[in-house]
Amino acid sequence: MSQQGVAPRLAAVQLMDAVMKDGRLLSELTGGKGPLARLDPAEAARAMRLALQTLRWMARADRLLGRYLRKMPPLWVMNVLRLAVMEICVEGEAAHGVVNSAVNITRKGPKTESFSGLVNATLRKVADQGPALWPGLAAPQLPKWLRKPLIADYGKPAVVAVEAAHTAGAPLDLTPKGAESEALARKLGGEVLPTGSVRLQDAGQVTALPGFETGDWWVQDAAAALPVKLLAPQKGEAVLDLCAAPGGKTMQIAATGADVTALDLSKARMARVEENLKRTQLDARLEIGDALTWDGGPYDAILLDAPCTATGTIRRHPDLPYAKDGSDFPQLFKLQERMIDHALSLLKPGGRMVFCTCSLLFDEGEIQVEDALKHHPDLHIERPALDGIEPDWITSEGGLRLRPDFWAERGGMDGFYMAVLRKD
Ligand SMILES: C[S@@+](CC[C@H](N)C(=O)[O-])C[C@H]1O[C@@H](n2cnc3c(N)ncnc32)[C@H](O)[C@@H]1O
Repeated sequence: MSQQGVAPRLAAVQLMDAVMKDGRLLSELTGGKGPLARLDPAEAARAMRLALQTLRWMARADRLLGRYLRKMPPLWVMNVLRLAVMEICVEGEAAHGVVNSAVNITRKGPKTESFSGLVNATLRKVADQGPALWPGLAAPQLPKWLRKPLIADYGKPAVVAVEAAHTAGAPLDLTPKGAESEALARKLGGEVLPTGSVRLQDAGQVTALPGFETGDWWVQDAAAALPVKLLAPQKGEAVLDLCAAPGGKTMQIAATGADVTALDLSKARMARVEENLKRTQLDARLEIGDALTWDGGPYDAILLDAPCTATGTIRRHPDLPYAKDGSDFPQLFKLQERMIDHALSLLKPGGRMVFCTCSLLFDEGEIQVEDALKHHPDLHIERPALDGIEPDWITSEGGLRLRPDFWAERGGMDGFYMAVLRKD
């Protein structure tokens, strides 16, 4: 086995270790001194892809390994085995190279050299029996701490469908700067979705796609493109985009000709909004500040894309259920409630606000909006009316609930909740 094959696999195991041991998200481990730092760009991309795929299939890999392991080895060894199972059973890699590489990486782990015999013996069994057993093993499931509240919200069959969507991964969705979805789809060999986003199934490197440099489009999941469509900003209106970074929705608002103020707490993330606006040649007033104390306005329309658990994005970020344990979620729910209350005070009478989160939890969607309606008698909800949405995506209180298993045959969508709130 050449060192070339080992380096990305070693980095993939290091990435998984950082997620599971240190609670780091893969998105935080892409540059600087992380496991990818010493790899060339192609190797780094391979390491990240291997880590993502292994995390997607981890629950099923553990089922298979459970047949051969009498007790759980250290995390490093377990991650070496999981990666090898994924490569053999999902990607159909030749077992010989995978097993040699796994033994090699076991020797490089923290005090795990003595496990190299176990890894070798286990993976020989996986190579012999794994591919035949694999399809019959139980499907990957979310960890219990997240599965339980989701089952309470949606019921078990829906959660099983969501889990299947998580394993399938996600295609690439683009939002065109103008209204030219059809032309963009033709140019890039994509499909126009019913809600107007352009979907590419095998996109390759995003920055190499035609129109990236010239800012003709930006990457934005089909579900994430809907809150601004619901807000429907008009040319010249004063619009506040609270929690704006990295700016996908700011660009959508700016493209309508509205007078946008984009606010975010994070200076570093705001730099990305600035870059994005520059690339797409769009304008917005950028403010670094706290959505809880901002006192500008009043505004005709406000978008509140609140910080949330991001549990709607697990098909793109399968590390999330393993990096988190839900203990910090209640404080996010509280923050969202306070943000809604403050944002409403910045709205003109008759103005509208779209509240949205990329979360699957009712606590960050339906329940927040029901509570806001209770606490603010001068507020009412407007039922969403948008091209391409299905009637049963509309919830009883009048919001829009999107799930990763919707449009499954087209490649799904991120989980999202959004609602239009109008001040009387
Ligand atoms: C869901 S993301 C926003 C995504 C963005 N709207 C987009 O479409 O690209 C949430 C954002 O909230 C910001 N944030 C968190 N707490 C905040 C606060 N107290 N005030 C303003 N922004 C905050 C985070 O920095 C993060 O960029």
